[in-house]
Amino acid sequence: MITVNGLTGGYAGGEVLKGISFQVGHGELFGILGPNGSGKTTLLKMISGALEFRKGAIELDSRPLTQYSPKQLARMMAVLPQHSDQAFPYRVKETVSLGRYAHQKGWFHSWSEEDEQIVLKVMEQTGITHLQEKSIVELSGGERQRVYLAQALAQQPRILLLDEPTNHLDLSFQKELLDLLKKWAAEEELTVVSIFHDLNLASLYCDRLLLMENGEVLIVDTPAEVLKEERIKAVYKTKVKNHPHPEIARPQLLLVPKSDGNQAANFQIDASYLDIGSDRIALKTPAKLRTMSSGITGAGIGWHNSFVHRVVPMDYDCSDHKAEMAEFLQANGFLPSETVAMMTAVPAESVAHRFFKNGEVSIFIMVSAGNTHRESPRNINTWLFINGRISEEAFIQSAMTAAEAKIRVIQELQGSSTSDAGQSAGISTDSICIAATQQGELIAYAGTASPLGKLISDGIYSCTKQAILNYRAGKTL
Ligand SMILES: Nc1ncnc2c1ncn2[C@@H]1O[C@H](COP(=O)(O)OP(=O)(O)OP(=O)(O)O)[C@@H](O)[C@H]1O
Repeated sequence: MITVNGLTGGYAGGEVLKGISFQVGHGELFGILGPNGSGKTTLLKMISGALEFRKGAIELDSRPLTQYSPKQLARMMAVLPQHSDQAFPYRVKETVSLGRYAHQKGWFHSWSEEDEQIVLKVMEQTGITHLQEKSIVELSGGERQRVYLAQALAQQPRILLLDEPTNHLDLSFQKELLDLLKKWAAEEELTVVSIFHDLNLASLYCDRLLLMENGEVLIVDTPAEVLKEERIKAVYKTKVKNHPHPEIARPQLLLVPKSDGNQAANFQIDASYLDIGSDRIALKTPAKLRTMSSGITGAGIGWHNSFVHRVVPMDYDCSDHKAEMAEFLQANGFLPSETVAMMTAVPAESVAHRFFKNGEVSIFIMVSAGNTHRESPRNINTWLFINGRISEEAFIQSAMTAAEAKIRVIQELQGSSTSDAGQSAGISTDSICIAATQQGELIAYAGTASPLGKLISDGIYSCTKQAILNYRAGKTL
């Protein structure tokens, strides 16, 4: 356990740390964050005993740091500093072996089998076994970083202090190094205290984070608590957006560049953008729209500038419809990565589409209904284009509002249908795409009571009804 209490001190030029207090538990992976010059390295130097402090206390396992001899400290703690390019021209294996120094007893300690095994093991764990005979000056920055980590691990410390350990490492070694540290922390109760500049890596791997600002602790808490958009924006003076990692429950912060190259003069999506052919209906937009869809391509949340409603024969049958759709798109001049695409078996001319406007708010809707031999459609595809900047809530509310309106139509038409329309609620294979231009003032809500929601509700109702009636008319021809 590391306990830091009221730590104050710095260099001859003045105080850098001002009353820092926190604790780190056994086996914890603890991250230190903060802007350049906030005092992170100074703090790490004081914990390692390399820099004296003026006031306060540091305890390791309830014993003051100052009571440990250098050798005791070296057995307990290893440090991986921010390395400069200076390096002694030792071979890799020799450099790693230096980590065993703290465990040698007396002047004439001979190299033991245990020392050898530990050095071989840590070289393997850090992926440098194949480099062992090379001189360290011949290595790349990332390779050298791994050698120094191996040296620190060879020390078999109980506490590992790291200053930006992933500096110089490529993506896969960043992950491997942090996976390894996490494993050692969990399995061997290694306590890891590490400085990070990459907030997202810190979020992914650390149990808790300490955020520093001007030599003080701003907050010590879990990544989800520390990495709040507003806090990071205030401390780093940079706009970020918080986005949850898609696979694990950790926040990730995304930078927002001043310009993303997706600018286009204000435009309004309406029927003039539609391009209706016999085998598809397409719509291309002047800039990418933010989309939420269940299309065959472009599913989920993304940014797309092509929208394709492909008309396939009734007997269309394909074992890999995603791959086949991608081929179709490419053959027809659409980039699959930029396209939301859906499929339908109704003739292109039977889709219903219309532009709706209410004051400042406008939307364009297209609905197809069909894909079955029955009288009632079993597949309803909906495109909803919103000319405006909408919030995350409004995206979800738009989908809810659209679904409610669609069900209203289906229930209403059940009464007028001569067959078992009740079976065909048009839900299971339906697709929806909600696309917003994300231009103009923010529209926060799209529930049925909001102006946008009302427009969506009325628009989806009338287009869905029209599409189903078109479909029925086609069937009776
Ligand atoms: N050896 C030194 N002598 C005098 N002042 C120093 C020394 N090292 C650092 N400082 C000063 O102490 C302050 C904190 O520096 P420190 O290196 O701890 O910050 P940091 O948060 O690690 O920064 P970075 O993110 O840039 O690595 C800075 O203003 C720096 O100029």
